[in-house]
Amino acid sequence: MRVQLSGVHVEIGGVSGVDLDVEPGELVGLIGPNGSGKSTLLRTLYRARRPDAGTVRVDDDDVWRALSARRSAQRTAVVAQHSADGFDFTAAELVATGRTPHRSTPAADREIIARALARVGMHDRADRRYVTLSGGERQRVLLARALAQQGEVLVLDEPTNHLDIAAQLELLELVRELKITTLAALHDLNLATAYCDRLYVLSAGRVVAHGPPIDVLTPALLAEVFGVRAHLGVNPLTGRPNLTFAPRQEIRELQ
Ligand SMILES: Nc1ncnc2c1ncn2[C@@H]1O[C@H](COP(=O)(O)OP(=O)(O)OP(=O)(O)O)[C@@H](O)[C@H]1O
Repeated sequence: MRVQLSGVHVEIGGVSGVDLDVEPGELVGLIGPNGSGKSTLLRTLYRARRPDAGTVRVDDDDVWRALSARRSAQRTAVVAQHSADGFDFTAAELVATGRTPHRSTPAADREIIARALARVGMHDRADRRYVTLSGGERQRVLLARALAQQGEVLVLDEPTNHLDIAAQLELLELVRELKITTLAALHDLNLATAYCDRLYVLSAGRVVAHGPPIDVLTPALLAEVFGVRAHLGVNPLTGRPNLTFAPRQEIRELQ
């Protein structure tokens, strides 16, 4: 399914005139400083925040004008920040909430929930209370809930938060393998470069650059948007582009 945002404006959230596309099967990263509007923009796509102007389309249907909340949830699953805090569910019960938009048999649901938990390596903790899980385990359960929702569009808001480095790489590998149309807000620019097909850069609610990571994440853009000095090199382990950073006031000229 294709995602198309055009002229999206959200007053509270500061998002202004955003045009953004995600082609079917693409993994697109949304990057930008804290408070630049990433979560707000994602919320318009998973039908949690109605834009004040502009349109949000999934597979050519206007999410806010043509789809009910249920139809939208059948198409678009989300892993949002802190979205399950405060619920006293087991891991399996939480994943089961991903089945809410669907009408299937309890046996079919159980099978889908078990598969989703297995996919994220949490099948052995299905009966653990969510609140007793570590931050990384919680994040995996939230991804399992999104998988159980069986949407064709996936929205991820900082999915690697709380994950150790191995788990961060595993999660993004898994997301890539899913080949679902995905829009993900990411803070780690090297992970974004390594895993995303394309990036959109938000600054103060506006898109200031978009395209393949290597074309977008130039030292000049990083200085302008994040106020850091960046060096674009090569990861010696993978041969991929790799960014290293220094605060602007700590610049040391290398000989
Ligand atoms: N409900 C709200 N009421 C008031 N201000 C809000 C509300 N929601 C968002 N904002 C403001 O809108 C701006 C954008 O917030 P948003 O959470 O979208 O940014 P973000 O890029 O996701 O940030 P971060 O990287 O810190 O998660 C921020 O200044 C935030 O304080």
